This record gives sequence, C-alpha cells and structure tokens, in this order.
Amino acid sequence: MSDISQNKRDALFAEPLAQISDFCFDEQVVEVFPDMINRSIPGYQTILHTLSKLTARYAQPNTKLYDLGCSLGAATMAMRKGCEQLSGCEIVGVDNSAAMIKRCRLHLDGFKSSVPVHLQCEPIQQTKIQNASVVVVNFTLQFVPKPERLEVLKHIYAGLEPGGVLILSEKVIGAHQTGDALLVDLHHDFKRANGYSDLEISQKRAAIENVMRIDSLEEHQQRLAAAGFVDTQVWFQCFNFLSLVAVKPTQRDPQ
Ligand SMILES: Nc1ncnc2c1ncn2[C@@H]1O[C@H](C[S@+](CC[C@H]([NH3+])C(=O)[O-])CC(=O)[O-])[C@@H](O)[C@H]1O
Ligand SMILES: O=C(O)C(=O)Cc1ccccc1
Repeated sequence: MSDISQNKRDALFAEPLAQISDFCFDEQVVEVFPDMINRSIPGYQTILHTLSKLTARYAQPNTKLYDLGCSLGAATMAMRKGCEQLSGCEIVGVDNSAAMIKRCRLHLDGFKSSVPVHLQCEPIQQTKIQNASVVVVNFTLQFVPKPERLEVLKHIYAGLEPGGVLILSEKVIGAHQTGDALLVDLHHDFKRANGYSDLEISQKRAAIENVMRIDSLEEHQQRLAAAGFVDTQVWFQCFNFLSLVAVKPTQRDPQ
C-alpha cells in the first residue's frame, strides 16, 4: 500500500478504552486524519472550497500566504489553487506535529503546482509572519493555550500587508447554556449520521477536552479587535463550527 492512505477509516475510539489519554496529532491520527476531519467538522469541504475563493480575492502578488496548523495540507492546497495565477506568491505551512508535516509534504508533492510551499515544524506561537496577504488558521487556534492566543493574533496583524486577510475557523461554545447544548447535540447527530457510535463520540470528547479549549464567538471578536482586527465578519457557521474573515484595512478604507 502507498504511504498516502487517504481513505483509511477513523476507528481510533471505536473500542472501549481502559484509560483515555489526551488527544495528540501523532502517526496514528495522521493515518486516519482526512476521514476523521471530514466526518467530524460540518462543512469542512465547503470551508476548503471557499478558502480557495478567498485566496483568489485577497492574495497580492509577491507576498506570502500562511497556513497555520496545516495538518496534511488540505487548506494549503486550496490556497495554492487560489493563487496559482498570481506572480511571486509563496505559501508557508506550519504545524508542530512532525508526523503531520512529514505526510503533508508527500500530499503536496502529489499534485503539480507552480506555487512554492515551505513547511515549518514549529508552534505557531513562534512563526515569523512577514509580507503576508492571506493568513489561514483553520481549526488551530483552539489548540493554542488561551493566554497565548492574543499574541498570535497581534503577530498576524503586524505581519499582514494593508488589504490582507486573516481567515480564522474555530469550534465555538455558544454564549448561552441552552443554545450551546443544542449546538453540541446537533453536532453529535452529525457525527452519528457519519457513522460514529455513541462510544466513539464520548471517548473522543474525553480525549480532546484537555487539549482543545474553545471560546465563544464574542470572545473571538473581542480578541480579534484587541489585536487590531476591528472589521470581522462571520462568513460560515454550521452548528458550533464557524469561520471568520478579518481584513486589515488600507488607508483608503472607510473606518
Ligand atoms: N501550537 C501549535 N502550533 C502549530 N500547530 C499546532 C499547534 N497546536 C496544534 N497544532 C496543529 O494544528 C492542527 C489542528 S487540525 C487543523 C486542520 C487543518 N488546518 C486543515 O484545514 O485541514 C484541526 C483539528 O484536528 O481539529 C494539527 O495538525 C495540530 O498538530
Ligand atoms: O471530533 C470532534 O468532535 C471535534 O470537535 C473536531 C475535531 C476534529 C478533528 C480532530 C480534533 C477535533
């Protein structure tokens, strides 16, 4: 079998586990990741498709595009497609999982493109962002410790050119308890409809709860504003998964 087994089914939490360890992005997860993310995140393919469109709209010639928390490069590939016609663009993909970065390189090299992609294995808290026109953080900020999130956003804002864009996708907690319970329930229905059992859903939830600390939309908007992104727009939401665009204004933009 080839090293790139794209379609391996995620059954990591299918059997009862005596002890549930904290979720981490290791080789086991890499093996099943495309299946896991497609069956777990409602609208994931719509988000990827739109990332291409947003890249085509906001990418500027001779700038860098960043995919922070790139995993296997699905968003990187969408961005690459979106800036293929533009001259002088290069993409920087960052992930702190060596297993992800290794497999990501194979995925990217499996498709022809004229856009160079540099992969960096490091925490996004350490990534230098310069001369950027598009920065994508697709379901990654939720894994960064909360006290470090504002710094990451400030750094992105400082590295963006005027007219550049941040696209931030996150799982969120509803602002009110009853509303949140509904979103969680609808998401679990979605996972069940995609073939996950109640046991898989609850064991995955236990594994992830210490490593993925989610914020509400309001917390995201406040943090984005504190980082300089005064103009934010939710462009996608399905249950408790949403995506925002935040544009760094040019001097000519009305305030
Ligand atoms: N501090 C960190 N620094 C760098 N990487 C990190 C950090 N914390 C976690 N990661 C990495 O962020 C990724 C999150 S997955 C992103 C999906 C992708 N964007 C996609 O569009 O397919 C989302 C999910 O699994 O829910 C993993 O690859 C981690 O190794
Ligand atoms: O699986 C879930 O329930 C999630 O909340 C999303 C997710 C998807 C893939 C890896 C980690 C979390």
